Amino acid sequence: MADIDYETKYFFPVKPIPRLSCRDPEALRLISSEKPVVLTDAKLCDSALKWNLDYLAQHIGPAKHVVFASQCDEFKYYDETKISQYCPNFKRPTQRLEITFQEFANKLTQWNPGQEKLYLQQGLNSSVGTVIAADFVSFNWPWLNAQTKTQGWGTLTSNLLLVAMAGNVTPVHYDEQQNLFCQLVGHKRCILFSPDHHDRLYPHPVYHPHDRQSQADIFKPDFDKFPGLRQISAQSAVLGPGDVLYIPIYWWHHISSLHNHPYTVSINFWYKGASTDMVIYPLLDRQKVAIMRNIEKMIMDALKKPTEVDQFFQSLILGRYT
Ligand SMILES: CCC[C@@H](CC(=O)O)C(=O)C(=O)O
Ligand SMILES: [Zn+2]
Repeated sequence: MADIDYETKYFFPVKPIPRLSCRDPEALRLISSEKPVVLTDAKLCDSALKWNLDYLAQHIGPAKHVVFASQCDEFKYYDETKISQYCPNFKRPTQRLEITFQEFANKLTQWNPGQEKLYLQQGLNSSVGTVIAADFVSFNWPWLNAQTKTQGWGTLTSNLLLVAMAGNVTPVHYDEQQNLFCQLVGHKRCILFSPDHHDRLYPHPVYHPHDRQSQADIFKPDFDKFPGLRQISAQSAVLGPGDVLYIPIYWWHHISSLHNHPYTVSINFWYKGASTDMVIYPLLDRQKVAIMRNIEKMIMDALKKPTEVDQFFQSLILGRYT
């Protein structure tokens, strides 16, 4: 299909993420060097290509599912556990609901413009019905297990089932896990930025509920507040059914559901990164981000006050490390 993505105007340079066969040595080289690639023929979740709204409502079972509601198209993640300690006045950008899949499907089919947008984001667990479980068992685990073993990744921590309404946006953020992202129904536009964008995408502080999320909006850039935005550059791809995008650990990503279908269905595979990282100099950009996170956590444990951090670091480096 025509890559819808290039009809979008960006203020920053964008290159296409390579689309390769999972048997192409170049694809494996990109994964080994922790660079994004779209695998077009992994057949990772072919048994789930039929997971449309009716099928899921019919077979996923009566358990409650996590659904976020938003007054706009954005669904910016926040860590509930970080609100009480340092940000008691934090305004949640979305409301977290727990409803059955059928209730969710009914809301989607009866949705009218002006009503709140919804995004189902549920970790697949043993509550799914036997039909869904059978589809899950039929995933291409032999290929997946061989791949993750070759790459030395850690355990599979979760599979998130994602059912988004057309237009839903997950704003720019990074995760601390390797991610094989499978598109099942509809199309998603994915914009990725390498981990060395830490000082150009301005993540919220680690103690903040929006830890790992960018403070900036790449579609409404505030260059005065975030001048580093002028130096960002991205790779992007539009994913369709059957595509598998490798989102490397610590890579920033912005993901949105396109309007060529009323909703999208995706499933991700989050893996812990390789356990023993050989410390080879120069450090990898993601290693520097991990070190920065640890320093932030230590400083906040010591100072307890976010307002003292800036002065602390100024005193530490100004005039001494130039
Ligand atoms: C809860 C976020 C899911 C996903 C983004 C999206 O598909 O909207 C993502 O960021 C990831 O898989 O890491
Ligand atoms: Zn993510």
